[in-house]
Amino acid sequence: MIISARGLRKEFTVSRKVGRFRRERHVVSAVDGVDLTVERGELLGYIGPNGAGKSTTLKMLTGVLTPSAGEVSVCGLEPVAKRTTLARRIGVVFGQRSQLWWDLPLEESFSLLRHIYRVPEGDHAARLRQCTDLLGLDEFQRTPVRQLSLGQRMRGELTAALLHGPEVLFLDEPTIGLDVLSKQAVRTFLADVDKRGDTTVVLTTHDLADIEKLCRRLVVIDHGRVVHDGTLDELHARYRSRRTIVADLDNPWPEGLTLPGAVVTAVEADARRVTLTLDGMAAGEVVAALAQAVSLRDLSVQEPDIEDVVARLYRDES
Ligand SMILES: Nc1ncnc2c1ncn2[C@@H]1O[C@H](COP(=O)(O)OP(=O)(O)OP(=O)(O)O)[C@@H](O)[C@H]1O
Repeated sequence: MIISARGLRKEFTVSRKVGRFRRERHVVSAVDGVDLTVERGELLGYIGPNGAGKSTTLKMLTGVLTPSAGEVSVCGLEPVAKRTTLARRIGVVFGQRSQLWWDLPLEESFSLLRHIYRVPEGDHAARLRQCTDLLGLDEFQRTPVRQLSLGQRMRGELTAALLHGPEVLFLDEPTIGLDVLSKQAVRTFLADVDKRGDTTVVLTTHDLADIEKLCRRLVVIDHGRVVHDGTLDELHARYRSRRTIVADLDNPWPEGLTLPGAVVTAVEADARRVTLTLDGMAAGEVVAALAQAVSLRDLSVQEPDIEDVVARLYRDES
C-alpha cells in the first residue's frame, strides 16, 4: 500500500472570548482516529460534510500538519519528518492555495518547477505535452497566472502538480467554482491519469458527480471519523437505494393497480405520470408487466441518486 494511516488524530486548541475579559480554551477534535489504506494506482474519493476533517487529514498526509496521535506513512515515509523528500514524490492541489507564480506566464512557472524538482528536460517536455493536450492549455500558456480564469488556473495547477511525475496526487476540491466545461475537462483529465495507473489519486470534493464519474472507492468521514469505506454500490446497498421507473401514460393510472417487484411511489400530472420504485426485481420484468397493464407514452429507468444516499448518510451521522 502507498498510503496508510492508523488511529490518526488531530486536535486543535482554540480560545474563545467569554464575556468582556475572559478567554476560554477548548479542544476541537478535527480528525478523531482515522484508519485508512490506499493501494498504489487507486483513485480514492475522500468526502464528508463541511468541517468533517478532510482537509486536516490531507494536511497530515502531505506533512503540512503534525498529527496529535496515530501513525501515518505515505510512499513509505513519515510525512512531517520527511517532508522535503516526500514533496518530490507527491503532487498537491489545494483549491485555495496556488503553486504557480502570480506574475509569471504559466509556461515560466512550469519551467521554474522543472528546475526546483530537477526534472530531466525530456521527461518534463513529455509530461507537459500530455497535460497540455488533455487540458487544452496551449492558448493561455503565455498568459500571466493572475490574468487566468479560475478554470484555466485549475488546469495549470493540475499540470504543475504532475510535472515531476509524482506517485501520489492529493486534490482538495479541484472542481470547486468551475463551470460545466472546465469540470468536464478536469474529470476527463483525472480519468486519464487513473487509466494510466501509475499515479495514486486522493480526491476530496463536495461535487458528488466527481465521485460518481471517477471513484470506484469512497471513504466518507464525519466528525473526524470514517463512517463508510467501500464502493458507491455498497453505499447504495447499505441504504437500500433503489432504481426507479418513471412512466408517462396515455390514460390515467388505474387507482389501486399494483405490479409485482415494484412499489408505486408517485402518481402525478393528472395521474398520467407514475413513478415505480423497483423492489429487487429486474427493470425489464417490471417494464413488461407495466406495458401489459397500461398504454405507455414514454418511459425511463433512473439509477439511485448519489446526492440522496450521501445526504442520508450525513444525516444519520450528524
Ligand atoms: N487551524 C485550525 N485551528 C482550529 N480549528 C481548526 C483548524 N483547522 C481546522 N479546524 C477545525 O477542524 C474541523 C475540521 O476542519 P477541516 O478543514 O479539516 O474540514 P473539511 O472536512 O475540510 O471541511 P470543508 O468541507 O468545509 O472544507 C473543523 O471544525 C474546523 O473548524
